[in-house]
Amino acid sequence: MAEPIRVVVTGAAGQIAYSLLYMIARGEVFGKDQPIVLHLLDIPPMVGVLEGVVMELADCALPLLVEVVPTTDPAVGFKDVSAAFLVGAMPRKEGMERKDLLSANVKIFRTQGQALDKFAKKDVKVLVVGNPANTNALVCSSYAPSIPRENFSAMTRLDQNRATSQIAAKLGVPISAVKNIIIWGNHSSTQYPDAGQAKVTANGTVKSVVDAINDNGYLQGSFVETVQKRGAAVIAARKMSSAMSAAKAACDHMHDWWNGTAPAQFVSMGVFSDGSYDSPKDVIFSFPVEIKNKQWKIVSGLTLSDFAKTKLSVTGKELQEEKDEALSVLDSNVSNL
Ligand SMILES: NC(=O)C1=CN([C@@H]2O[C@H](COP(=O)(O)OP(=O)(O)OC[C@H]3O[C@@H](n4cnc5c(N)ncnc54)[C@H](O)[C@@H]3O)[C@@H](O)[C@H]2O)C=CC1
Ligand SMILES: O=C([O-])CC(=O)C(=O)O
Repeated sequence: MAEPIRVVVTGAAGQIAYSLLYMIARGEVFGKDQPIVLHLLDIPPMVGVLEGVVMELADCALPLLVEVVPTTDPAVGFKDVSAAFLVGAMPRKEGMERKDLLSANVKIFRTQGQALDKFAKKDVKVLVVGNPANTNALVCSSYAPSIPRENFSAMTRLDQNRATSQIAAKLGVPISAVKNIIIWGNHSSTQYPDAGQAKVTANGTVKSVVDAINDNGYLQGSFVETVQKRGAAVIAARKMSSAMSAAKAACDHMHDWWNGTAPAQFVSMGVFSDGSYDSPKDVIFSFPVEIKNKQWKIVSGLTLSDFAKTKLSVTGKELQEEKDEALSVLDSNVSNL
């Protein structure tokens, strides 16, 4: 058996964490041979709930879970962690956009960036789930200058999973038959879910999704809108935001970062933009990435339609605006934000 690794989940008493902790502790992210010490970080009013979560994790009797460290102290929560799932933040309610959470949540990510900088391993992989996820990841990285900025990412995997599921249902094929759907830009209602590069395998033949669906009206219309607004649809139905599917997506994201992507396949992650595809530089923008040896690389050379280019420009503009707003909420003397 390998040496245990330390993994922190923030917002550990919340609803996403309730599904996520179990999946991590079962070995679904880091592997079935990787023992884990789980750090559970939440805030003081949630200590009682956290105790209940600790009891349930013990009662799951999971062989890979060697220790659980519940805490409200970021110094303890982030100490020596190799992976961080930053979930803890306020969720939106019906009628809100995710960016409405910016002023409440952005300060959490400043504190956690500082704590990661001081206490985490320098090669820690950080996944920001708490909304607005892209801008929170940007803020978090800016306050952790000793950790490479490539180690910070924001979750758009839930959008990718939603989009893949929509296309598979439309074509009447299993989810596993659809690959390479892309989410571009912000995890918000301006994101661009793009089936333009996607492939489907049916009856042993690989085809482009565009040809298989043969309905541009759908691919540029209700497909895009359904995925953009899926989070709001879940809130309208459940009166709470997505949790089970968000936890599954967080596992998928970290799993692929840790283990790599299959040849000729890519996944979408919010990562630091280098200006690829005319996106604004130095915001956290969701791109298609390939991953090897725990390093992601933006897939280059894809041909985008004029429709796609317009969509990328809209979501990029929103990310630039969110960055400016974050700056006005935080100390404006952060040099690298
Ligand atoms: N990127 C994505 O695809 C998705 C993001 N989200 C976002 O994830 C976040 C969490 O959602 P839920 O688990 O449903 O919310 P929740 O309200 O059930 O749980 C949030 C937890 O975070 C804790 N928390 C608050 N401030 C904290 C801090 N400074 N340090 C540690 N913990 C803290 C709270 O006490 C609470 O236990 C929300 O911002 C939500 O909008 C949700 C679904 C998908
Ligand atoms: O919509 C929300 O507020 C929660 C979320 O990010 C999602 O479900 O994609």
